[in-house]
Amino acid sequence: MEQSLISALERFAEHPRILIALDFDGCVAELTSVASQARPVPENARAIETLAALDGVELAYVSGRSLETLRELADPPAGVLLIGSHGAEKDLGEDAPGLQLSSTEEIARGQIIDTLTEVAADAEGAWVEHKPAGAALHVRNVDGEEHAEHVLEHGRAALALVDGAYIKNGKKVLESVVVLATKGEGITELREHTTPDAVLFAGDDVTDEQGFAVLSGEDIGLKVGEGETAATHRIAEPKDLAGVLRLIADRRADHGQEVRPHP
Ligand SMILES: O=P(O)(O)OC[C@H]1O[C@H](O[C@H]2O[C@H](CO)[C@@H](O)[C@H](O)[C@H]2O)[C@H](O)[C@@H](O)[C@@H]1O
Repeated sequence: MEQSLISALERFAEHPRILIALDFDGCVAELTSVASQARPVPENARAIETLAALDGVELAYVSGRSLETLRELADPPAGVLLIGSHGAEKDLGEDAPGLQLSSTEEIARGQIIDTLTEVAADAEGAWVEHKPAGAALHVRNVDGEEHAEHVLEHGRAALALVDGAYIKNGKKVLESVVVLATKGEGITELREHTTPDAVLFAGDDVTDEQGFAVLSGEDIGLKVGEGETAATHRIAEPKDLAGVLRLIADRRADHGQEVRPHP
């Protein structure tokens, strides 16, 4: 780990109240060709369990996954806050209505699913994930980079004809949603809800950049992997996240932060 990251984490860990917000795919979990098989890297899961039991630490997942899928795949410890569907769904531990689409949005969602399903039918290996606010066209299993990119282009062109369909680009995926929300809005809401002294957000993908964009001051943005980023720091791959999380936990233990029992 780079010294500049170690120093930033040491300062971060000393704040009385911190919020650690984590993207799921490509950050806590390795990317896989079968999306339903993604699971936290075991060392990450253990570090998350440890942090979730510490006083003054709020943990959150901020993911493009639906809340339902996120709960199933990430299996977060009790008390971890959840932002799903890139900010359109939330579970902040309070009774709140789930995502409600208007009838116009329901119609647009149906059109998105039909449109992307037609595109996928023409491309071997492509498949469509149905999501609460839209759908995602996956091309990770399409042979050839160029062919996969062509399928995504086809999807973008077809979606241009659907009223109320917003586009989000990701890794080997094209998502279309009827509710325009961002991870930045999700992190801002988490910040208002938990009132931390500083926030760490880690993520690997294009949509995570909107999360990095709302960080400032003592916050830490942590990009996982390669690519342009507005994040202040970087680690190479998901398994490196465990070291980051453990460093924060160890540092807080050194400073005598109390550990509270699991609820
Ligand atoms: O915000 P995230 O938690 O990173 O979720 C983003 C999307 O992740 C999933 O797709 C990505 O991961 C899959 C499993 O590793 C991979 O097969 C796919 O190519 C990636 O794009 C998920 O399926 C999407 O719904 C999420 O929006």
